[in-house]
Amino acid sequence: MERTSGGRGLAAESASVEHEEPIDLVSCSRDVTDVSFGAIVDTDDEPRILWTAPNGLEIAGRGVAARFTAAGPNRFERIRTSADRVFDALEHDGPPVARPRAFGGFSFHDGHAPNPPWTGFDAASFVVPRAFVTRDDTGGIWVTAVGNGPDDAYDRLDHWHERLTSGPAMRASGSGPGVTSTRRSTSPEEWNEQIESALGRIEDGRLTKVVLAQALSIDLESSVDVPTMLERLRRQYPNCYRFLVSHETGGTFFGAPPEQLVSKRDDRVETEALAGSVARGETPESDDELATRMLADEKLEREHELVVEAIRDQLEALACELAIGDRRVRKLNTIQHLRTPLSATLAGDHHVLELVEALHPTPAVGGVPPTNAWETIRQTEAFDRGWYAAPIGWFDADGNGEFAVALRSALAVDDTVTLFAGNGIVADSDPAEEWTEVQLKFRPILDELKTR
Ligand SMILES: C=C(O[C@@H]1C=C(C(=O)O)C=C[C@H]1O)C(=O)O
Repeated sequence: MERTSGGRGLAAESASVEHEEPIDLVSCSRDVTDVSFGAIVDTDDEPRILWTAPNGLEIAGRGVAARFTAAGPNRFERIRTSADRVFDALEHDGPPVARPRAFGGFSFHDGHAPNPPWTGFDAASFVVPRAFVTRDDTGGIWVTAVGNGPDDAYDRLDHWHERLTSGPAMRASGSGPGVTSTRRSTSPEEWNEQIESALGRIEDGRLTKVVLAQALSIDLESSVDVPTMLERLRRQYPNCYRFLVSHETGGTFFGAPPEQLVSKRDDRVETEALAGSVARGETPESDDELATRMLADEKLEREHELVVEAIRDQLEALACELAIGDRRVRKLNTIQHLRTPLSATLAGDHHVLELVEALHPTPAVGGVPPTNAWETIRQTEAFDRGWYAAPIGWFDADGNGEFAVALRSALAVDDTVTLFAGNGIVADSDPAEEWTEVQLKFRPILDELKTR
């Protein structure tokens, strides 16, 4: 597998695992009828995580029972090794759905270092929260606490059970904090130059596709309440993932991505190619017309098929059976995409992080060939991708898990939120059209930041 992304060697190879002694953790769960998901993530004095998948699994947690961090190209494997040690010694008293999982993500580039604005965001970082709430796809809800030994675990469970069931349920209320000023990483003129330069590389054969992105920094009238905003995004983007990751130091990374990187349960793997975009139409007729045109567009088909082929090639190496579904249109509130589902049965025993490593970055966010695309991205973009467009999600003791691609995402630090969005560039791409599509991808979060 080719692994020579951004600035290899810039960040020292390292891995660390942190937990309070003794290492043997115990977790216990209690079912509840109603609970405030917001109450567990309503203050930022401790690390917080929030994860909602379109299939219904929803988890919000805080605190650190164990933390795994790693840097460098081998960070996927290092995280797995550190986590295995902790999970092997963990005992869970409760239903499997409420079991402890490790939540977190990876940087886009291998050479990432946690410099501002990405302070606190290592090249790979996962936490097993001290306390969390789980809602499954049938609506069952559990509170789980993780302690150092059974007494500590049950004390923590009593505390959180009491605290979470006595508060009001979270409402998707209010409006955005209001925008005072905005700054772009890339002006329209700079964007045109970047795209022309990428098209030059495509013409001379160094590249077939590259995804170039921009950042948009927004100063707010007041700080943003991210959990409440994610609750509002649930209404606007019900079929998207929603996530939040924050550390003690640094900002809060959050988003509502439409794209699954991979889900793995035992030997079953699901993923998708999501690439190729057009706007939504003003009327149902113009909307359908745009979708029909997108399905028939040869440039978009090429751009999309590169993603399908790359995913297929990576999965084939690990699977005994692979199915590629039909290409369809995926409609979101502000944009529509081409989507092809892929599923596979694994040939052997593989951890979900092996799949994440194999797939990231797909050409939906990187390019073809991967090394030249990585290099082009690093040489071209005027901002640090950090965790944007990288794997975000969870894994468990059995190596099962689910990851989204951290798109339609933003990093909140104090009263500033930086949004990220990009688009695939292939031969014949038009800089002005690409600019317009990128602006549509800022909209999910941008719309929520404005007061209405
Ligand atoms: C890069 C982004 O989106 C990706 C690129 C797409 C495209 O080039 O058409 C479409 C969906 C995503 O895979 C983004 O949202 O920032």
